[in-house]
Amino acid sequence: MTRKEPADTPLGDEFHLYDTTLRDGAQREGISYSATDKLAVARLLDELGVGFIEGGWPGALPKDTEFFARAAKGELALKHAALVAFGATRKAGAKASEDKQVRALLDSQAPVVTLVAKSDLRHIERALRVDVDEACAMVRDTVSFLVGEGRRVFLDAEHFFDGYAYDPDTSLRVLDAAATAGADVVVLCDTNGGQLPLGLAETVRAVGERTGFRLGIHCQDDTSCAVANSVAAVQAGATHVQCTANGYGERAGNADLFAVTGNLVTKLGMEVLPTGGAAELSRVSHALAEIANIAPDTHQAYVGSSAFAHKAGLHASAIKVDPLLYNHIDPASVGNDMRVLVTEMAGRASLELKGRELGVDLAGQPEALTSAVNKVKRLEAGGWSFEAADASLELLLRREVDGPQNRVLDNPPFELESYRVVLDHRSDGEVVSEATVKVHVAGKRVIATAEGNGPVHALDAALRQALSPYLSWLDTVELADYKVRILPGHPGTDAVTRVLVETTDGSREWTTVGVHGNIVEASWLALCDALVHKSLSVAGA
Ligand SMILES: CC(=O)SCCNC(=O)CCNC(=O)[C@H](O)C(C)(C)COP(=O)(O)OP(=O)(O)OC[C@H]1O[C@@H](n2cnc3c(N)ncnc32)[C@H](O)[C@@H]1OP(=O)(O)O
Ligand SMILES: CC(=O)C(=O)O
Repeated sequence: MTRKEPADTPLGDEFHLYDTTLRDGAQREGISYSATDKLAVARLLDELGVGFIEGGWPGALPKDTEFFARAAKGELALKHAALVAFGATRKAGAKASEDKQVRALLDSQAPVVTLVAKSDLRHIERALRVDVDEACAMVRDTVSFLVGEGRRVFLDAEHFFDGYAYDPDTSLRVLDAAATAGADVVVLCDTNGGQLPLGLAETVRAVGERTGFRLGIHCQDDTSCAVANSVAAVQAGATHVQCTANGYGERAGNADLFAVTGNLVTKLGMEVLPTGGAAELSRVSHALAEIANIAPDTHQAYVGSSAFAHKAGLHASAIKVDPLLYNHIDPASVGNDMRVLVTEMAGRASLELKGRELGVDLAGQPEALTSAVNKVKRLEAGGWSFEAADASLELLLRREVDGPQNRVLDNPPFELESYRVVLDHRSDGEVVSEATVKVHVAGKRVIATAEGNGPVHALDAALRQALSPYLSWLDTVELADYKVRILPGHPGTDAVTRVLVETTDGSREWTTVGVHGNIVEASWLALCDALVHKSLSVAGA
C-alpha cells in the first residue's frame, strides 16, 4: 500500500479540501445511503476535484465495509481524490494490532485513515473512563501502527475547542501523541458546534503557534457558524478543512462544502479545486441532493437557484448597468445563473431585464414599460404572482409591446363564447364533473362536452375535444403540474384562488397563472394562457 497524495489542484498537498459527506453527512437524520449511493457520491466529489473523500467507518457499519470492498475491487476509480477510512483508536487496554476495529481500517485498503480521538479531559475520564496517559497511548499506538502499515493518518481531535478551554494541557497532549507518532494532520473538531468565529480563530492561531503541527478544522453547525468558523480557521492557519455536501451532518449539520469552497476560491483566492472545478459547484451540489433524496435548498449560498435571484426593483436598475453591482461574484464562476424576478417589487429596470431573458425587447419603449409595470403591480396586489409564471408574464409583456402587431395575440387560436361546469353527486356516491365549452376556432362555432374526475379536468377535456381537430399540436401538450393556493382575502372580502399550471410539450415546460375568486375560473385563465403561449411559439410570433 503506497501513500496517496491528494488532488492535482494548484495547491496540491499544501491545502486539503476534505469531504466527509459519506460519514458525517450520513449522520444527518433522514439520510440513508446504500453502498451504491455512496459510490455515486464519491464519483461526483472526485469529478469536482476534492482532495480527500471520507467513505465511512469500515468494520462498524456493514454498508461502509461493502463500500470500501467494492471500491477496492475497482468500482471506484478515483482520478483526483484519495479515499479515506474513518474509525476510532484502539480500545483501552488493548493492542492496536489486535483491535478488530483498527484491523478493519487496514482491511478497507483505503490509503488514508482518519482516527477519531477524544481530546477533552471530561470525555476521557467520563466517557472513555481512562486516564490521560492511556488516552494518549491509545492515540500513539494506533497512529504508529497504521503509519507502519503504510497508511497516511489524520487525527480528528474530538471536542477539541471545548476541551482546550477546559484543560488545554490535556488537549495538547492528545495532539502531541498523534503528531509525534506520525499523524500528518491534527484536526481540531468543534464537535458540539458551539463555537463562534473570532474565538475559534484565536484558538487555532494559538495552537498553531504553540505546537507547530499541521492543523485541520472540522466544524459542526449548531451555531449556524460552521462555514464562517471553517473559513476563519483557514485564515488563522488551518490547511486542511473538512466539510460535507450541502452541509449535511449530525444534528444541525456540518460546514457546507459548496459555501466553504466558494469562499476559499472566490474570496481568498485559494485554488483548492483543479482548474474548472469551481464552475461545477452548483451542478454537483444539486446532483448530491438528489442522491441524498433531499430537495435542494434554493436559498443555499453560491449554489442555490435563488442565490443570484433579484426581486427588488432597485437592484434590477443597477444590474441593468452592470450585473456585478448587485452580485458579490459572477454567478457563472460557481456554475450558477442570475435571475430577475418580476413581482410587485419590480420597477421598469426589472421588467426590461426580465423581458430580455424572455426574448421581449422593451428597451427604448418607455411607455410600454411603464404600463407593464403598473399592470404587474396592480395584478400582484390582487393576488397574481408572476414570480413562478414566466409564460403568463411573457404574454403580458408581449401584449404591451407588440399589441395589435402580434398575429397570435391579435388573432388568438380560439375564443371562448361560454363554458359551464356541473357537479353530479350520484346516488351511488360517485361524484362526476361535466363541462361544456362553446368556442370559436378556425372560423367555426364548436360546442363540446366532456366528463372528468373534477371540474378542471372536465373543462380541460371539453376544451381539448373542441380544439383538437383544428390545432394539430394540441395532442403533444399536456398538464405537467397543477398547484392551487387559496389566498386570504382582505377583511370583508372573499378569499382569492391562485392557480399555477405547468404545461409541457415533451421538449419544454412553461408555467402560467390564473387568479379569481372562483377556482374553476382561475384554472381556466391559467389553461388559456398555457395554450396561447404554445401557439405563440408554434407561430414563432
Ligand atoms: C463525533 C463523531 O461523530 S465520531 C463518529 C461517530 N459515528 C458513529 O458512532 C457511527 C458508527 N458507530 C457504531 O457503529 C458504533 O457506535 C460502534 C461500532 C463504533 C461502537 O459500537 P459499540 O461497541 O456497541 O459501542 P457503543 O457505541 O455503545 O460505545 C462506544 C464505545 O467506544 C468507546 N469509544 C468512544 N470513543 C472512542 C474513541 N475515540 N476511541 C476509542 N474508543 C472510543 C466508548 O468508550 C465505548 O466503549 P465501551 O463499549 O467499552 O464502553
Ligand atoms: C469527528 C467529528 O465528526 C466531530 O468531532 O464532530
